[in-house]
Amino acid sequence: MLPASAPFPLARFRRTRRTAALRDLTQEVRLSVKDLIWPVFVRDGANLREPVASMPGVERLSVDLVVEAAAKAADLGIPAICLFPYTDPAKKTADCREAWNPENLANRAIRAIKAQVPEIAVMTDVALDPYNAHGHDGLVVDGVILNDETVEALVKMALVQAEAGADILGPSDMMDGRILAMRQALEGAGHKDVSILSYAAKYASAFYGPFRDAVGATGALKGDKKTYQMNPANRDEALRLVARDLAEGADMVMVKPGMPYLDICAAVKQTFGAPTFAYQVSGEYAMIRGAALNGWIDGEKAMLESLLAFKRAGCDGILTYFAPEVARLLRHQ
Ligand SMILES: NCc1[nH]cc(CCC(=O)O)c1CC(=O)O
Repeated sequence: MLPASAPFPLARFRRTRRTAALRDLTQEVRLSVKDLIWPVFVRDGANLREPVASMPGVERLSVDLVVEAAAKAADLGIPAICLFPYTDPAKKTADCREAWNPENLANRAIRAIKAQVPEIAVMTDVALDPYNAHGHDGLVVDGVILNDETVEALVKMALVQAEAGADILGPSDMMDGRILAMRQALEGAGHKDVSILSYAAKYASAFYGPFRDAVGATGALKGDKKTYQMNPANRDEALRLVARDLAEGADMVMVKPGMPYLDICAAVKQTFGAPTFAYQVSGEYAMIRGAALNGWIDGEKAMLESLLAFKRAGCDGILTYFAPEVARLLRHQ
C-alpha cells in the first residue's frame, strides 16, 4: 500500500504536527512499559552490588538484591526480567556441569524471585558460556564447538531452569536443533507451559563486548563465535532460522543485536507475524550511556527514541538495560 496524499497545498503534512495533541493523535506506534524485558546480572554473596565498568549504571547484584530489583521492576509494571549469572571462575569446567546444577546461581535466583515476586515473568539464558573457562556457548573439543553434544547439555540446563520455576527459556547459544530438543524434553518432563523465546537470529557482533565484561567472560573468550553466531551480512539466513525455530516449537523469537538490525526485525515480523523481540545489547547501551555521560547527546531522549524505533520496526518487545529508567520516564509522559 502506498500511503495516499494530495498535492501541496491540499496536503500540508505540518498540519498534524502543529500541536502536541495533534502529534499524539496521529502517532503510529507507542512505547509502553509492557514492551520491556529487563536483563540483570546476578552474582554470589549477600547484599552485594558491583558496578560493571563498561556499562555505567548497570550493576551485578547478589540474589537478595536481585529479588528487590525484581520487586521494583514489577511495581513499575515491567512484565519480565532476564537473568545472567556471573559465575565463580572456580565453578567453570570443560564439561560445563555447573550449568545443570539445580542449585547454581541462576536457578537460586529464579526460585528466590518466583517465591517473592511471582507476578514478574522470569526469563533465563540457555547457553554454556558462563560455565567454562573458554567463554564459548558450547562444549569445545580441540578448538571445535560441538553441536549435538552441546544440545544435550542445553536440554539438561533448560530442564533445571524450568524446574526452578522459569517462565521463559532463552536459548542464546545458536546451536542447530536445540529448540526441538528442548521442547520435546519439556513436554516429556511435564513442563508443557514453559515458553521458549529463541535467540533465532543472533549475529556474531562486536556490540556484545560490555556484556562479556559483565559476566566475566572477556579475557576468557578464545577466538570468536563466528562458527555458530550469524554473519552480520546475512538477511535471508535470519528468516530461515526464524522459520526453523518456530517450526521446532519456539513461542517467541528474537533478533540480536537490535539497533543495527532493525531491517531484520521488520522482515521477521512481516514474514511470520510471531511474537518478535529485539535485544538492545550491552554495546548499544554503552554507546547511548557513554555519549550521554559525556554530554554529547541527551541520554533520556536518545534512549526513548531508540526503543520507539524497535516498535516502529514491528517488534512486540525489547530486552533493554534501560528498562527501569524508561519505565520511570514513561510514567511521567
Ligand atoms: N550466551 C551469551 C550471551 N547471551 C547474551 C549475550 C549478549 C548480551 C549483550 O551484549 O547485552 C551473550 C554474549 C555472547 O553471545 O557472547
